[in-house]
Amino acid sequence: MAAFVIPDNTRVFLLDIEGTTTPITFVKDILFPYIRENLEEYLTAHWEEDECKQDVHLLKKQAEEDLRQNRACPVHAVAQTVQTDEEKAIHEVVENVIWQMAVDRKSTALKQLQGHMWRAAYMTGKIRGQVYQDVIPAITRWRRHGLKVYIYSSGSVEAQKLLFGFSVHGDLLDLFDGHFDTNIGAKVESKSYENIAERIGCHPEEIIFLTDVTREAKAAEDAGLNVAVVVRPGNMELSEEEKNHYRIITSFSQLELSGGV
Ligand SMILES: CSCCC(=O)C(=O)COP(=O)(O)O
Ligand SMILES: [Mg+2]
Repeated sequence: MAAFVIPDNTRVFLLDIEGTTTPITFVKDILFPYIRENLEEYLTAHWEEDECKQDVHLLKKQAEEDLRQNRACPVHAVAQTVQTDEEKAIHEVVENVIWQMAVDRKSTALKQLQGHMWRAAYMTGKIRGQVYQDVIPAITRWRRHGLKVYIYSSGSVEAQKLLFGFSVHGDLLDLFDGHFDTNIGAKVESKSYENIAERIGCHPEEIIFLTDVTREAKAAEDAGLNVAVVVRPGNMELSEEEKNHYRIITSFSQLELSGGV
């Protein structure tokens, strides 16, 4: 495995989750099916609670935006929730969420609801977060050398903290200096990475971003970050052009700090 020496001026690692720290199969085969299987029951049980009301409100706002943008989806359904009886309203939210998940939307509204739903599953031990075996030793080494480590995922900050806080390796939250989600901006937009650099208090070129998605890598690169694209089993195939353009790693252990560390 070829080593890649990260630039000398690097102060921060910014890490994607799905396909980077964590197998895509964990998200697709465990986390997402949990939502589909428990959605109606969850909404019925929590419908009158403030947190659930806020989640539904956010979904409704997203649906209205989708309508304005002419995105094909059952959005009119959520927009009617206030006037309809509870059962119908719940059914409409279910339809909207299932549609968003079918097209793998990364909307903040969807991700917020998912994070709230996973809470019980993690806390009861029904689900435990999966992390590739090379991740913990690498982050431990980086931190020992004074580098900061942040997460940037489309999953809500709450969902991120559940995944790492209730992982198969125990509570890993101490590995991270902070978390970002789509509240800072979409991962495919450059501005989001500028916002993150500003929030952390460093220059974009002092950050190295690790992700499996080349659209995210491009957005980060356009903002001035250094990037490495992570290839893991089951990740999307890269084109020859992408393979030539990006630094590719298959394990965090390939990332060396300058001075051969
Ligand atoms: C961390 S929550 C579960 C993953 C998820 O919902 C998601 O959308 C992952 O996106 P990522 O940006 O980490 O690829
Ligand atoms: Mg990813």
